[in-house]
Amino acid sequence: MEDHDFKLEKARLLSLALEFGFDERLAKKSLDRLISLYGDDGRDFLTVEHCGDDFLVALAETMEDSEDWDDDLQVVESEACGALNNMLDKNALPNTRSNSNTNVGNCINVIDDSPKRKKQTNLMELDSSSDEESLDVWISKKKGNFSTLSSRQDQSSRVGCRSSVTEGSISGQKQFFSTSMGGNGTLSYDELQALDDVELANVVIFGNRSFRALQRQACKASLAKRDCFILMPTGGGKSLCYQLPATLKPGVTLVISPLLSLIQDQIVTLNLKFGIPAAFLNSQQTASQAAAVLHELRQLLYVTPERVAGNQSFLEVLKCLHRKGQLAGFAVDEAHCVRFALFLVYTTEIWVIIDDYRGLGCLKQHFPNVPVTALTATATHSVREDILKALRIPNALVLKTSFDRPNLKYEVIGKAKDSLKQLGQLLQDRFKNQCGIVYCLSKNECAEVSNFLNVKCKIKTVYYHAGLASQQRVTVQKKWFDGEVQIVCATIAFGMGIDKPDVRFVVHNTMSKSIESYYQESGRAGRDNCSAVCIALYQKKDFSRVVCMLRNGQGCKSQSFKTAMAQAQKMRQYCELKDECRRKILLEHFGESFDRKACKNGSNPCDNCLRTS
Ligand SMILES: Nc1ncnc2c1ncn2[C@@H]1O[C@H](COP(=O)(O)OP(=O)(O)OP(=O)(O)O)[C@@H](O)[C@H]1O
Ligand SMILES: [Mg+2]
Repeated sequence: MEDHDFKLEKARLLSLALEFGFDERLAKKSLDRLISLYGDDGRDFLTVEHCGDDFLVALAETMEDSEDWDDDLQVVESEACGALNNMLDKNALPNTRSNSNTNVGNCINVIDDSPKRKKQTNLMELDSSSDEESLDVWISKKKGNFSTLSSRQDQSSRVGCRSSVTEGSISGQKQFFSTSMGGNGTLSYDELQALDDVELANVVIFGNRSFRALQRQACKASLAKRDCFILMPTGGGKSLCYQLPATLKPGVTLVISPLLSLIQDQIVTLNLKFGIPAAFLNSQQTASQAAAVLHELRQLLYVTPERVAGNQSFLEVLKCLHRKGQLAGFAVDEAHCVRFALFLVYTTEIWVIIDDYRGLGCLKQHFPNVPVTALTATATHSVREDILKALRIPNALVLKTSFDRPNLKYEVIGKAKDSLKQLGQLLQDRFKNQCGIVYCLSKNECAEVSNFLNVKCKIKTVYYHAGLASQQRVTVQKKWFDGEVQIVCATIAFGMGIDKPDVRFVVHNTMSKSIESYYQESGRAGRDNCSAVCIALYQKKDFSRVVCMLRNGQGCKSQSFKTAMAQAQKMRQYCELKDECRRKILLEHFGESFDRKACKNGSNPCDNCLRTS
């Protein structure tokens, strides 16, 4: 290599380092060290393929590991397991109503609609004072086939929620609908009568006034026993697509979900909010706990994938259910896990889960006639192909909505010198008394940002990361959910399965590590479909922090580090967009073509569209 080229190449590498936000002095030092490693004149280093990557990795290594990335899902997972087991002990006590010949290892009796139970659940008995029709009777007259609704209401009264349902009078019904629709209005008797089974269940059981895009089609397809592949954005309402049919079909729907923390959230919502009997099984449960779960008929049974893939005894249980006509369907939630991890899942444990997801093809193999519903918020074409293949549902009906969240306004703000003060000002000026999340990259950053906002800006916040004691984490979540504190400064450990509808803003104090992560994290805003703002605060320097943390998480030589770097670079490009529409870039990342006019002319244009319109 000529002197001239050598100098040029060195300059290129240095500018690469600067572009990635590394300190210039450190970069020079690190480059000199690397060059000196390669023989007398060091020129060999510069001719090595991908020497730029190696240089960045080496540079990242020279920086101090002062930051502690909140990657520890295992803590959160084991606690979710404990909480679920607790619920199980309280709620799934041996079922005295079922036959006593239940035997998990052999065959189980899951039929739980004995006349005795029905009699117990008749809501008429609860309201002898009313001479008007009870909701139950009214519905059964209308449809003659709504026993599942009765059992839901039985469950409802059993867990002590929605007592208004038990009033059993027309006025009681109205009160119930009004409550369940969250104040969105009531439906008249005539309107209710015009609904079909699926619509009625949506209103009565789930308290929704109407369906969102494609939910109705998904429910109908599932009831018609079709395999389905459902692609909807985060917060789009995927759960309903398998939960609603599960309440209308005889038997149990098996739901495979990758993480206990997600399962926990679902079980709590189903049992306590909707009164739908749901339980879970995972590999950490003892045989007697599992037996207790299987003993009690549930409409929805959640399992982690390792429970299914390659687990012969569980397959036998499923076969037994199937023989009895009690296996209603399979739902594979977060189906993209077939392909890769979305939730920063680099720990060995989670990779195992992903392997297990790949093994879920056994379901279709053993039960070709039982419908499979796969659901994901990751929409690229190749992920879709992988999922259909791995689950062996090549002819599944694909239902895909746009991944656009028109109610979200995307913005990037360059960080000022005093970025914490800038953040405080932003929150005070634009989000006073509003509920939101400030995402931070590390545990330290969380605490630091929260303390600064509390002390210096007099903005009440709490912080949350996986390093907190479990009780503390529960307290923080509760305070935030109850509105006692409106802002939580959190790492990505906060948010999994979070379904708070009125989050008005998500601010990233440091850039996300990929577009996928950003879409997920920012997508926690505006789940009520009302306007919300997603702001990324950005400075070049933050990119080098992300690189360092990726290197810590994955080992710098691995292929996955290089992939992660490429993903982080895409995120950086998003942050550095000058004029292009941010919404368009996000959607195109998921393989969706998007006309930026829709952003410009929409009610929540991104910052670039707002500026250039
Ligand atoms: N038809 C509807 N009408 C009103 N609210 C709905 C409707 N369908 C779903 N929701 C609500 O939307 C929120 C998000 O739903 P859900 O959790 O199913 O989203 P998701 O698509 O599974 O999102 P994620 O990808 O984050 O898991 C929930 O609060 C749910 O109750
Ligand atoms: Mg979901």
